[in-house]
Amino acid sequence: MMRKHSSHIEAGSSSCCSGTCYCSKKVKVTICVVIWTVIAVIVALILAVIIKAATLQELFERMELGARDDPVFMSATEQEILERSQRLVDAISYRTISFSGTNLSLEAMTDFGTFLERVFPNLHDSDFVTFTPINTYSRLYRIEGTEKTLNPYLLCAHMDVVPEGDFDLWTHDPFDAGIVTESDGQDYIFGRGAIDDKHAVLGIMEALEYKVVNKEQPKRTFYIGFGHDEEVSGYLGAAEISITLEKMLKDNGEELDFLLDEGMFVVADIIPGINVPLIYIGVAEKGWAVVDLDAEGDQVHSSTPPLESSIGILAHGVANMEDNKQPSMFGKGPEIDTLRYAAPHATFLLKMILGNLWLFSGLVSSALELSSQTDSIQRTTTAVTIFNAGVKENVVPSQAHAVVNHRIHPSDNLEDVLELDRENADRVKVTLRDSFPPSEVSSYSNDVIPFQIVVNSALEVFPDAKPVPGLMVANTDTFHYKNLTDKIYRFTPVYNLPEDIARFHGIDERISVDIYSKVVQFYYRLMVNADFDVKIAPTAQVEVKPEEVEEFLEILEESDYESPINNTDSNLLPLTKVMEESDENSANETDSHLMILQDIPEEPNENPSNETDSGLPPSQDILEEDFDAMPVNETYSDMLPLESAPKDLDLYDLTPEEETFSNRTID
Ligand SMILES: CCCCCCCC/C=C\CCCCCCCC(=O)N[C@@H](CCCCN)C(=O)O
Repeated sequence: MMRKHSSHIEAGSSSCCSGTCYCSKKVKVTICVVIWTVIAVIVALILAVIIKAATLQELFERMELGARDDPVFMSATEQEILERSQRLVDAISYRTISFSGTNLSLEAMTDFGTFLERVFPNLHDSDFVTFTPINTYSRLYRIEGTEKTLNPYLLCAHMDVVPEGDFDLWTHDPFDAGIVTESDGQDYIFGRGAIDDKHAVLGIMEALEYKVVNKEQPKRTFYIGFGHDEEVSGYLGAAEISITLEKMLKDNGEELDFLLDEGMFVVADIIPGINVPLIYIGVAEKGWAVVDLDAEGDQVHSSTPPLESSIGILAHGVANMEDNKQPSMFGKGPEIDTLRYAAPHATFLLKMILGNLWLFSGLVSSALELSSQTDSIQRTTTAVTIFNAGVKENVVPSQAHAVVNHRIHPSDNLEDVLELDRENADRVKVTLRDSFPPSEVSSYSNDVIPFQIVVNSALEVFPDAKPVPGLMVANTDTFHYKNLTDKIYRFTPVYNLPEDIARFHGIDERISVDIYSKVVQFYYRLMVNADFDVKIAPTAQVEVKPEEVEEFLEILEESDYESPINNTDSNLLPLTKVMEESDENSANETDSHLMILQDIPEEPNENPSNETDSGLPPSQDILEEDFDAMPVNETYSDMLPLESAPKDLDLYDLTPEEETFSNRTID
């Protein structure tokens, strides 16, 4: 009876209860309503998905940082491009290999330093460039800007390289290949370090040398840090540079605005359906863990092998680790924005998927898993890098040892990673040897000027590519600089297809002459774009003559005011420092103004200054805006930041003399 009844319902429901049916009218209506509701929901979903895909907006909005449509580049005749390429070839010939933390190629590193000084003589001789050797081999440069109120930034790269690996697999000598024309007709600079990371070292030096030769002293002070042991964690290089730099910044009353290091790159054809190259900026970096795996068994004659040898136990554990990967964190880190930023440039089908991640995130996560490269952005990775056991072919060894290297996703944590390791390798001793956590995510919203500076510079050399923020899946020296700024970006404009990514630490590392030329221009444009600053409304600034500065300083000295120069918490350029510098510069004064603080509104109407990353709109916008809306503690402004000035300087509680002084308008 039941079977008969249900078959009638099925028959009826196929035409929505039309025709003969044993169920009551009420049931029929209910079934109809349910079916039509389901259909309506599905149609609405499909429509929503299509509409979302059709109306996807670019998430990156480019801010004008000056001559956007007509950027001025370094001159680059064929001869100049060739000479620059040849200098990179020469740089690669120095075997500055880091084998381990205790086995660095220090003699080669010394020679490499001498080489840099020889081929870039002007910058090393410049009045506005100061070079400080760090721990003998690493290098820190300070490039003095003409304007003191802009906070400096740091460009990083590293001079060491990993060993070439299997020499015989290289098509050309990894340290002596020169420029090679490949079958695609392009000229390539071959060798270890070509994209990791001597292209960046040389690119930065070329751009700076050019600026020095052409007397283009930057407005904004910046630093350059070249580490000599990045490939083995940077504890002798970047860590020491960071300590010295922190002191220099403090002595100069500066705060580091942002830093740019090696990292991600321009990548094409990595996601089927996205047919534009992506300028992939690393806004966060994975953590790192090294885990020792040890298995034990009986040491016996190989003619009577044990049921399970130490090698077998370890092999099972390792195989389990590879089979049961660490879980996907898709949607919990910057990878989601990589895809959201890329989505408007996808085919329509992919737009429907990427534009509706609320519905398709499981599908996307599974698709990312299909390639180890894309998979690396969504989970903690597990790489078995060392496996050792046995000494003789007829002795079953008692010990087997392996090493696993994890790169930890920002939303994962070490305890969970190790717990899964122990589950996977349950009969193996799992010991954590070394680790550091994932980085914070640096801000990349459209109003963050440092992010705009990096992206604009990249767009100027790769105008057809589209910027996306994302996760740096490997590690850099930036770990050592994390206390100096929260705006850390990891990128060099090397153009990579998926097959090229394997050249990092792999075989046949190379960079084309054409792309290397773009690398050089990128750093040059970055130095120009970083000089972008917001001009403040003329009514907000008053010039002060040196003698009046003296007078003001005397008044301050007589009062119980304490200099903020030694106040490490203040991100102000100390007022006294500005004054001293103004004094020094007054002879050839062009732009140096002192600001009278009470001319700046005490209570701005809308003060976005609590958002630490809020950047100012471009200068022309500021000039047009009601000045009341100016943020007060904005470091891009020419004005003296006010963040703690009223509190520290008591300027809102002036003595009569101070009042007289500060009310004067001096022309
Ligand atoms: C949707 C876009 C997906 C993009 C996927 C990109 C996959 C990228 C794959 C490889 C990236 C190679 C990055 C090369 C970085 C070179 C720096 C480096 O090797 N650093 C060392 C530092 C070692 C420090 C030890 N603590 C490293 O990470 O091993």
